[in-house]
Amino acid sequence: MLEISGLGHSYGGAAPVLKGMDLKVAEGELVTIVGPSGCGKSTLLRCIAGLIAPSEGKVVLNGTAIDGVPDELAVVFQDYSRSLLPWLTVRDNVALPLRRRGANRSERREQAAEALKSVGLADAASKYPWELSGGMQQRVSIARALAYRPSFLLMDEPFGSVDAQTREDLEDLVLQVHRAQGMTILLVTHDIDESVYLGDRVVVLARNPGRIREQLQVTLPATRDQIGTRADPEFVRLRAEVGGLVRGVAH
Ligand SMILES: Nc1ncnc2c1ncn2[C@@H]1O[C@H](COP(=O)(O)OP(=O)(O)OP(=O)(O)O)[C@@H](O)[C@H]1O
Repeated sequence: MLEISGLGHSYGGAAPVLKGMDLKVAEGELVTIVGPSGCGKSTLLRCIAGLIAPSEGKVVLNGTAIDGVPDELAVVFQDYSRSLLPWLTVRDNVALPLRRRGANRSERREQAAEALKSVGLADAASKYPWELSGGMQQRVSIARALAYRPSFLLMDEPFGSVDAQTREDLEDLVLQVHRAQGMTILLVTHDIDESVYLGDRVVVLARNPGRIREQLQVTLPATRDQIGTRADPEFVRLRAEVGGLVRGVAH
């Protein structure tokens, strides 16, 4: 469980980027965060990932205040081309963080193979990242996070750099692994439809300073599909509501 309380941050004494933010994410929940450009989404994720120390407030993960990169956390970034190491095979990229878990060589290989299978890339294990399409590289990033078996997965605009069809496939992959493994996921997106399609709950941020504007429970059935769910009147209603909130229009 993640508990953020009174979180505020300003870079080098400038005007605050985040202010007075309180947020809880329950175990096994998939929460999406959406907001206008510059509202502090990436800053918030950096605070949760222990990459920066917030100027105010605290972030507690599973009962422990975060003051460095927590062991039980994995992050998937938007820029897959910079997050995979080009001189390592797909298998070795996926297995690399498992050293931190103290896994031996055969355990690392076995867990990497299993994670690659779960993202449909069992056959690509011996290839290098640059031999794969962008969507496949992002699958490798997701497999690397899954192999690590984090209790908490942070995703920062993970599908921002792939084409629309691949994006839908990857969204469904996240829902599938979330269901299968039950891990807690916090996913940041620019995309209003995506925030509703994926979320159990959508957190809408406002900017200047970055803060929580509204939180909406998504009452759609847990099993979603790209065509049926997007046509569901509840989806259409929520999308309009989130869209209005992101643009600062009251609904
Ligand atoms: N390292 C930094 N040093 C100084 N200011 C920063 C730094 N990182 C972000 N900022 C500022 O903080 C504000 C919020 O940035 P942040 O990247 O957290 O927002 P965001 O919501 O993720 O934006 P976007 O959606 O455009 O990616 C912006 O005004 C940005 O210029």
